Amino acid sequence: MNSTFVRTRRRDLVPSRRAALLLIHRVGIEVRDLTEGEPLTVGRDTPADVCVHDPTLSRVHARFRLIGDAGIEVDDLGSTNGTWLSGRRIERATLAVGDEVMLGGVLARVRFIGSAATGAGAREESADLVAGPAMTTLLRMARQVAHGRISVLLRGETGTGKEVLARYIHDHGTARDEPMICINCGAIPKELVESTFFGHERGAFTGAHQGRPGVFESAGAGTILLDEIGELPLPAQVALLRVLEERRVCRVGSTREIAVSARVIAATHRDLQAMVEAQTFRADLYFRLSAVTLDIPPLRQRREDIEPLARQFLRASNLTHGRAIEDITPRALACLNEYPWSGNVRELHNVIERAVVLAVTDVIDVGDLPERLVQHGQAGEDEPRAMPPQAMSPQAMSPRAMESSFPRAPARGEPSSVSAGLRERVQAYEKEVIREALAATGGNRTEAARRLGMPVRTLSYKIKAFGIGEDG
Ligand SMILES: Nc1ncnc2c1ncn2[C@@H]1O[C@H](COP(=O)(O)OP(=O)(O)OP(=O)(O)O)[C@@H](O)[C@H]1O
Repeated sequence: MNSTFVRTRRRDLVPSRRAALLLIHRVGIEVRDLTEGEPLTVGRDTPADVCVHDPTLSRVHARFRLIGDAGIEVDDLGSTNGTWLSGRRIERATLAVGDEVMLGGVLARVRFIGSAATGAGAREESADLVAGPAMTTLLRMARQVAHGRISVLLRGETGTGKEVLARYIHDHGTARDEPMICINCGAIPKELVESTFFGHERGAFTGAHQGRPGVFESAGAGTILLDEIGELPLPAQVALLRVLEERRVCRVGSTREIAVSARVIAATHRDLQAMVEAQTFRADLYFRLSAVTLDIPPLRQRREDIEPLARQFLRASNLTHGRAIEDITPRALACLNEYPWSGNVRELHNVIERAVVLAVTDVIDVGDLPERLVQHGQAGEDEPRAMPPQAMSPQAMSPRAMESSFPRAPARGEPSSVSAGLRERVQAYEKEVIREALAATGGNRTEAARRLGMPVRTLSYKIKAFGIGEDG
């Protein structure tokens, strides 16, 4: 398997409206521009416009079309494993900003990125970033470095927004109309690192049935985000350093040198300096990558961002799940503000999305939040807390309780109850979130469980119970 990539098409540089399509797959992330009048097909192989070599995709799986202000239309093209929106298999749907669909096991997310014709100022407004004082300073520095080609190292805990910031730098640079390719270095099998970076010729190794470009070739003059750079094995570090110094690659199985010009942004949650001292990360590569270093503070150190982020995720989740939740109660906000957020912005996003699905009134209250948050909050000190029912606190559930919460067919004549509908919605949502975490971590259950904040045992149980992997 190779993490590859794309037949790059040149695009109209002055479209009336643009959006980005993010494809999150086992080995990395593809980001492609969507412009009006230029549908983009996604699949496992040619003739799809974007090829992601994931076995859960059909050859030409789905088509995305930007239809102006109406959103983005997605059509399933008769795929085997289906196109899924909010847990439902769809043939055609119109997506709004922030919506996510599953193409087999590949997560596709859409984002408007403004009009190229209106320039960088308009981009800034349209970017879906929330910026408090700490982020404002960081974004100012990001804009300063965006115009050059200098390497940038982004440091921050998991889920603080390193990829979002990398995208921001790319979008504000002169190469913003070129591709941006994100690679999770921790998810590339060791033996495929070189062919992923540099490509390979047909027959270069067993299974190389056709030649493929690597990310350095595919990115052109664009940007490569090397996420989790600290996970790169030492031999791959040597190869990467060579490319950064010589700006040339040779595909595996070839001696022909190809000039490359992509800008590299590296990201890590690790202390690379300590790794250099421990000789697990090469000092020369570290200095090459960290010409400019930007540190993203954890969410617990920029609490002023919590409320605006929560409100942004509320709006996005309403669109994704077809709900109309209007607000967050002060008691629930107090819980959000108190919580230590070890999972950072991603955890906050998941909490709000879950609450939007669960809320039974048109506001999010403490009862819609996971129990771990309620315990930290000050809410309910004067009155009894509205605790979430056991069935809605999946992380706290025992396997037996989980078993009993899985859908069962209603007995003959039994009216379908509101709670059954709610349970199914919760489970569809849970399944989607688990699949997303697995896709984002290349199927690594330990890492996925950590990101979801649940024990690996619970995650494994849920994967089995939901049949994840069996249904594509
Ligand atoms: N400033 C922000 N404004 C809006 N959303 C944000 C912001 N920062 C992060 N997010 C959201 O938080 C989630 C995690 O962000 P992202 O993937 O960029 O984090 P990361 O640091 O790259 O994570 P990892 O370490 O796991 O690779 C995403 O849903 C992203 O959209």
